[in-house]
Amino acid sequence: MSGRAVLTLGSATFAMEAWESICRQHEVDILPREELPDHTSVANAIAEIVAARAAAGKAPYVAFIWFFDTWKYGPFNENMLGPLIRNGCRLVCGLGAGYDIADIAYLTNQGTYYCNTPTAITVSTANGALMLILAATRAASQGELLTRAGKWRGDVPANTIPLGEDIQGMTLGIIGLGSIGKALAVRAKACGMNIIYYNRRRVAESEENGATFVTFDELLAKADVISVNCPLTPETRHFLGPAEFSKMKTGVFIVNTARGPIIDEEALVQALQSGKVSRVGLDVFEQEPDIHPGLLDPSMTYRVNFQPHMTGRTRQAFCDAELQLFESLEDFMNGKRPRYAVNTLPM
Ligand SMILES: O=CC(=O)O
Repeated sequence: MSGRAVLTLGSATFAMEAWESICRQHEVDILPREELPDHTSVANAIAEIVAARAAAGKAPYVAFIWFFDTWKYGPFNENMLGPLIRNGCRLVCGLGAGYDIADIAYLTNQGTYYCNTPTAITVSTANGALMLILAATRAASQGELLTRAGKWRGDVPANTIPLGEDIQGMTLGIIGLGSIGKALAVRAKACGMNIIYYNRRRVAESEENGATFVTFDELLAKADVISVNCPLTPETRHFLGPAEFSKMKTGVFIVNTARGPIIDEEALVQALQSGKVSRVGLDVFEQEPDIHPGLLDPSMTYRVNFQPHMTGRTRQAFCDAELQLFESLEDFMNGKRPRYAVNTLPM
């Protein structure tokens, strides 16, 4: 035992060997996720366990790790983490590639690292994005609904339902060529798409995977399919709004597997209603778990393809994510900068 204590919200489910090793090496206390349904209950549980530990004269927790189900618990901010941080917790690790759910500025000011699991969900999310590109272009939701209604192809006149489109030869515009965008480019290329991308900075040619760097306006004007793959930041909130939709091709397909607020959902609904946007594939929504009523309207049934923020969730991805959490913890416990820290601490 290292004699250093770690608090976790939930526990590992997939990388069990590594988890058991962590539990043998350090003192690990687990807050039971099943009994803690939301932010407030977790905040209260943290405050109680930290106070109880201090009252018992035990050394404070140096690290906090949370597993799974981010939207229920966020934000991971001072309100929730304050008692831990004030008592010397210097590492917070959260499962997931995106870290908009954590107050990074607060943690940095307090001298605490925040670590994500940056590449664990790359393959699953890129595959999920391709799945939604195919679902949107092929109007996949109608197949499911017609099958359930017992309507076979002969029962549905061809001109009453949208016909699918083949993506071969279409131009895919990827917004954000990070690891997921790059993995998507490889997959879309294999399907015969031409790939253009917009990123804050052009990425090294060797990493473009056949995608061509263009300006944002050029991407909007040229893409037949737009896939959102950038992080949510103050700059990317409502990155696609009324002005951007007006610059797109009529009949464009939109796919979002990144974060809901990057698209102004009201503007998206209007663009669907006007026919500017043909169909969408959405894994993320602006106000999760709520969905804009315009997207749920029966008139949109065949034009929307939904996933409940789960394209990143595969068994392999979760196993890798847990391993990445443990790698950061191990670095930290060995006095090194955690390898997946997203922030740099002031000296
Ligand atoms: O949305 C999922 C993630 O950020 O990992």
